[in-house]
Amino acid sequence: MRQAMDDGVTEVLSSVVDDVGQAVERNINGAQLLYELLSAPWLRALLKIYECLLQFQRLSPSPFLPYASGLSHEIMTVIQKTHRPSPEARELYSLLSSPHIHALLSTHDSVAQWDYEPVLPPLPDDLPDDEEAMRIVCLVKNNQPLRGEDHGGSVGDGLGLVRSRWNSLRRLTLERLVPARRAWSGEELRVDESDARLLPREGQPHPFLPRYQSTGSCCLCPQAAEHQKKRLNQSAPSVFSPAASMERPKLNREEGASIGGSSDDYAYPPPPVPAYSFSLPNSPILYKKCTTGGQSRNIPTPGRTPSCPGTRPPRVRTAPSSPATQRSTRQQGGATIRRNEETGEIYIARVIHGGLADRSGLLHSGDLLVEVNGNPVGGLEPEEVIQILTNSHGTILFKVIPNPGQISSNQKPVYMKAMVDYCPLQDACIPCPDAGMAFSRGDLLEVVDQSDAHWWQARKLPCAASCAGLIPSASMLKSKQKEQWWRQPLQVHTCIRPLSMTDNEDDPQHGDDKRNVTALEEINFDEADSDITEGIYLAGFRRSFRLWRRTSYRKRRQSCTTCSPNSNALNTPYEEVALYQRPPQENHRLIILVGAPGVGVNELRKRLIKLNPSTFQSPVPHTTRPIRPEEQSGREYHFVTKELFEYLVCNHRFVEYGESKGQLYGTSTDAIDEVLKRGRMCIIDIEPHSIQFLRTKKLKPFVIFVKAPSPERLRQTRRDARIITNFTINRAFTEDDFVELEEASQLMEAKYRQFFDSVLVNDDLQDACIQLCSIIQQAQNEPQWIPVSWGRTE
Ligand SMILES: Nc1ncnc2c1ncn2[C@@H]1O[C@H](COP(=O)(O)OP(=O)(O)OP(=O)(O)O)[C@@H](O)[C@H]1O
Repeated sequence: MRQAMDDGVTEVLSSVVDDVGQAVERNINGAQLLYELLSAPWLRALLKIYECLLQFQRLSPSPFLPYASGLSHEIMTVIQKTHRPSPEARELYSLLSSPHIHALLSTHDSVAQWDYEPVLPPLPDDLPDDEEAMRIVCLVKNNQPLRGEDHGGSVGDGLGLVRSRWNSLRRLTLERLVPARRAWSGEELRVDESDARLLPREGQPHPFLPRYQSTGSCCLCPQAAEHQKKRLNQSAPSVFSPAASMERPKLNREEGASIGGSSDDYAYPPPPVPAYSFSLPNSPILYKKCTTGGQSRNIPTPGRTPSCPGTRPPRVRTAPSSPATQRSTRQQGGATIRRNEETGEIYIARVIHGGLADRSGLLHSGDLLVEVNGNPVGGLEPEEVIQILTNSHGTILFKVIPNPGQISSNQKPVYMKAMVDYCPLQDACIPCPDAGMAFSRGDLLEVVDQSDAHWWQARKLPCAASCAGLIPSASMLKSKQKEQWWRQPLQVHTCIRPLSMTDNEDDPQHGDDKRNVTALEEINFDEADSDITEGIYLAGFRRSFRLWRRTSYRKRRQSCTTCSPNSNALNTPYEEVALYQRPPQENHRLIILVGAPGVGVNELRKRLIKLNPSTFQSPVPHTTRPIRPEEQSGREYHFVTKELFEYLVCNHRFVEYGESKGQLYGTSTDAIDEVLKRGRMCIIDIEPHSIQFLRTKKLKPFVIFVKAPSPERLRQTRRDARIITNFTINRAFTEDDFVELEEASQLMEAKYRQFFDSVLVNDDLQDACIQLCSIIQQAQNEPQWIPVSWGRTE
């Protein structure tokens, strides 16, 4: 009956459509809609396909012959031997010789011959109940650095081959619903390096040989998985659990939650867990025990001094523990292990992204390590496990019980700019300093794994290394910074003084300089106060304009970012960035030049504008000084009253302002907007601490740091140059000026480099000018990294 229904399904549909058609004629409500639906051509087509499939199913097709590949080969040979094959024969030849047909016929033959090898042997009857499901992972050593799968596939690449074969084996497993894949402790396998296959040891035929012939395999039976899951839940320690024993200041609940991800009160920072890293498989093994019982114990790796910003040597150091550590590098590092102190079990703590273990796809965090090269590791100290790894040659064979709760981490990389320096060797909290990655302010980081709330994995860009390193998460780093800030000795912070003439007034040089000013120099200074090129007035070139800002850089180098635990830099240890290209219809990005006093910022800006005054322009500054006869308000300056100036200050309209000779000067944001609105590129030079104020979505500033050249070149190039020191002394550079300039340049770069988008060395003036032009062109027309918040549309 059902079959008859199935066969005549299109006929049934036709008669239903007829009936509904009659209902339509009788104007029955809804009949029209149903009629349209049932008479739709797609429905008819669908039912036709359904009928065909049913018919095909009943036919149960079987292969015509089981050796189609052989037949095809025979046909091809015959065609080849034919003297003048017909066009049809030639076409047939080209069809049969295509790799796809080869593969198809070969698969056809496998199915026809019921050739579903490898045949898995039956499971032994006497399996102990508590037998765990296991995975055997074999990583093959060779003398070349192992490469990613993209390059893989060849035997020489060992790891790629292992993984691809493992994948195919897994697929086979699913198709054939093999209930379990097991390995036993004590079983011995060796790896044939020539083709990366696992073979039984000589004289020890292994019952599971066919299964492992391809590679290590995934072993999981449902009961064992359940049992293992329970066990892991009971015993596996979390990497950072609340630890009341830590004698650290407690954070309030809100801060604690951000660190620990729970509403519990957290001891801060999270308790370190002993962790060890090993690199696989072709580098000597290395390890570091970083902490025990809350005490920091960094074991340095001699001969390997990771470049750490901050330059302070690690506080606690002990002697190297083994020669193996001396040879090690983390370049090819793969994973870290940790020991459950209660059960003595060894777990994979973390798989380093892009490392060999990660690329193999066979080891995951939370996997229980049972054996390494046939040696049971349960109960061993991590150092002993590492020693086994160190002593392994050729291949490393792991037996692991996979972590059932493992989440596949397919995270999209996030790009961040480091706003602080970090050195893992100086961090007592890092679970494994060897796996850590040092970075400096301004470095661009590709964060590839954020699954751990405390420790992320990242690579530095542009990077050659495929392997990621551990870095503290943003919340972790913030907490560290706060803790560090509170720990530092009390100091008087000069930054709380407002920027004003008082700086100049207390300057011991101030009085002397003033006394030394000659009438001639005063006149020169006034002349420099305006600049006209071919009838174009170039605002913002007055040297006095920079002079009011000029205070001894050394006096002001303590700025708020280091003086307050809540300052911006501390709040955002990482700034998420994205590539941005300015759409042609949008305003140009604001170009900011910064540099140590005397390095040539003003000179470069001046030359740039003179070169192309219709493209580049500086904002017209405001001043309270009286207007001179030849001047026009809005051209050289916006001449305003003191009251208006102060009103603008109160309304935060100035990027910078200051006082010189009793008159106020300042650059307003409105003046910047005015230039940009006219479609020009606005170039300003400011003190670096003012950059923050201008870092807005609207202006999207591009900051160029003008750097002093090498000491020799500085002295050579500035031989004939004149410097204006406080209060208009226009004279040749002295040795002291050079030294101060170099120091100031270095300090400025060290302190503010996280804000610099580009660095320009002002060596030869003409070259520097050309370079500046090209940097600006790139900034405006090519993709650049900017904070993601600047790119968001509201
Ligand atoms: N690359 C260079 N080669 C030779 N001389 C240079 C170079 N760059 C700048 N100078 C000269 O050095 C002197 C100081 O330059 P400039 O006034 O531009 O410095 P600045 O960084 O703007 O400092 P300030 O704020 O004191 O004006 C000027 O006489 C300038 O012509």
